[in-house]
Amino acid sequence: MARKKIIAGNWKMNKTPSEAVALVKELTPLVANDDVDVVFCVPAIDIIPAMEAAKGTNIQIGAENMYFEESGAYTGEISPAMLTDAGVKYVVLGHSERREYFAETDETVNKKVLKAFEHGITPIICCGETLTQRKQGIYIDWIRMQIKIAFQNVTADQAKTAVIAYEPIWAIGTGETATSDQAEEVCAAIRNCIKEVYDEATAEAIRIQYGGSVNAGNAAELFAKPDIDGGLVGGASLKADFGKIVNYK
Ligand SMILES: O=C(CO)COP(=O)(O)O
Repeated sequence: MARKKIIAGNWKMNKTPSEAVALVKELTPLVANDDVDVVFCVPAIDIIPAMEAAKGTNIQIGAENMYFEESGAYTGEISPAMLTDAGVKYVVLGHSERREYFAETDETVNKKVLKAFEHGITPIICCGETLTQRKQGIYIDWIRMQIKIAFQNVTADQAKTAVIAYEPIWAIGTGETATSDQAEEVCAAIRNCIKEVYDEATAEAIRIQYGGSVNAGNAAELFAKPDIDGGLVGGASLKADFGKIVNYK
């Protein structure tokens, strides 16, 4: 079964609301490609203006994070209903920067994943190892653990619609990309883990992205791999290069 590629930008903490509108407008003609799902995951305050600017285009606007409670005394957090009311369909969960700087754990990621599904939002679930873990040869075990915890109590039907982003921490923002073989090895292992937890049909349906210094020069080789269904792109999603990544063929 052919899986539709999903290429998402993760803007991180970049672009004010007015800059976000300008960037969406600049990139709109460049990212036109109906063969690929194109998602811009933007800072919370940019979601509504970016959504407005993306109206009538193939660009979908996603969020970079979400809290796992419905509402209440959680100062500074964004609820799932706030996202759905704004029209958001995708949310990045468990990015390594959130794990490192904002104390997210596999358990809180799992709570967020369950909550996103409850609200009909597709989670883009991030996993990935440090350079030390890679050198120790435990990276596959580590990622299998991250995946197994993130998917606790997620049904097979839900899992089929999920997106997983494999982002080796040593390749994020460093300009050092995993080779396409390194990326494929882990993406295939993730698919295998999903097969063990669920079944073959779920493993075949789920989409797995690679992220970590994806650019216009390496996208085609990465996305040609059988288990890599697109990318989660940081730095290069903020410039015209993103158009070349989306139109990698
Ligand atoms: O963290 C990333 C996407 O979520 C990757 O960032 P870079 O593409 O800037 O390495």
